[in-house]
Amino acid sequence: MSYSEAAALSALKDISDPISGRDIVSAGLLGDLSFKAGVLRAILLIDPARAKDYGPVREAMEAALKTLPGIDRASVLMTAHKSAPAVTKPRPNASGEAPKRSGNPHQARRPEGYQGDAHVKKTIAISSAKGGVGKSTVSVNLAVALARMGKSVGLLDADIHGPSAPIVLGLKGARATTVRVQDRPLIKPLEAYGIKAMSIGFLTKDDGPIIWRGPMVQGAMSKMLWDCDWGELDVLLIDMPPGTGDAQLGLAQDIKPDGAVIVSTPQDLALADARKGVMMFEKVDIPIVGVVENMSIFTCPDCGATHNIFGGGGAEAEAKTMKVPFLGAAPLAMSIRESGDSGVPVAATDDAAADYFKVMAEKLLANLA
Ligand SMILES: Nc1ncnc2c1ncn2[C@@H]1O[C@H](COP(=O)(O)OP(=O)(O)OP(=O)(O)O)[C@@H](O)[C@H]1O
Repeated sequence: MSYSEAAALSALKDISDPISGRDIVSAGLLGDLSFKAGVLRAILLIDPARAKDYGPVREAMEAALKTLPGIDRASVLMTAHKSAPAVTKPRPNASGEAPKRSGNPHQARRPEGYQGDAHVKKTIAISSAKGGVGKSTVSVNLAVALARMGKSVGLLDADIHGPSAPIVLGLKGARATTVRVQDRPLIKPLEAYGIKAMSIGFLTKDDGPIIWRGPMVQGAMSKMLWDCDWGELDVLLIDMPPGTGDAQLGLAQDIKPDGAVIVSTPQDLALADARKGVMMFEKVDIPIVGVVENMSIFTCPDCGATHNIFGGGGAEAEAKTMKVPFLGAAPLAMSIRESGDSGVPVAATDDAAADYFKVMAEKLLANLA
């Protein structure tokens, strides 16, 4: 007999939310329901501060689901629904150095059962207020530069709707596998250029656009972050989706990285948006550990003349005004575009542009120390 989603929803409607008293489906606690090869998986969206109250709910859900026809096994994962409320603003010191945090920020926030990032020392969100400014290019090249400096590095492509890691890392078409670690199934990140990488592009079957509801995006993110076999990492870079809207703010609150890097191009408009990015992270108490100016100076390959096509130096001045650290500028260069689009990050080559990312990586490490 085959699986029926209607039957699953009906069974779950008999279970009450201990906080609101409503059934868990109407209370909006059911994040996602997926069925594959006899295994029914559900996401239970909870307030992490009330995780203990929901242990029995999870058990009741698994018990109810596994009695349904066509189900061999039912597995329910709890994941954060409401993030901690926004707290005080971070306090950059007079020299613009970012405030420091210690330990793994997810220790207390990681939902029960998720452990994949337990050995990740630092998590850094790479963000941009506008799309197309080169955030993914900077993320992947920073990751490769850090790996070339001997660091163990992970790259999580958090752009669910437009993943780019498979392309820029030359892993188009590659699919992630699952491994068992201490009796739990974890997704195994792919490896390229000395870094571990995870992207929704490694988990979906085709390259079509991904149209997911908020809770499903949240479920996918939790899985890639907390249910992935990252192993021991010095740094996990998270390539955030572009923008400063509710979705990005919610993601930042859920992930709660140790710090954020803002990527901007030098135009006035882009810089005004970058300011919004800084403010968004400040709102949720995530320190800015660096601003990067991308597509900065252009050197003509024929005559050697230099041009500031989009302006130049604006991001550094802006960082100074906002009292946040500046990591450096990457030029507008054909080699950066060509290497990214062909799946060989420029930082992995001997191209002169690789040095710009090395300098940024060194400064980032110094800011995290
Ligand atoms: N410094 C650079 N010089 C030349 N081309 C660049 C540079 N940085 C990025 N590009 C090119 O610009 C395009 C957009 O870059 P990228 O995908 O990194 O931007 P993004 O900000 O991550 O975009 P999205 O908003 O879609 O996530 C790509 O073709 C990339 O190769």
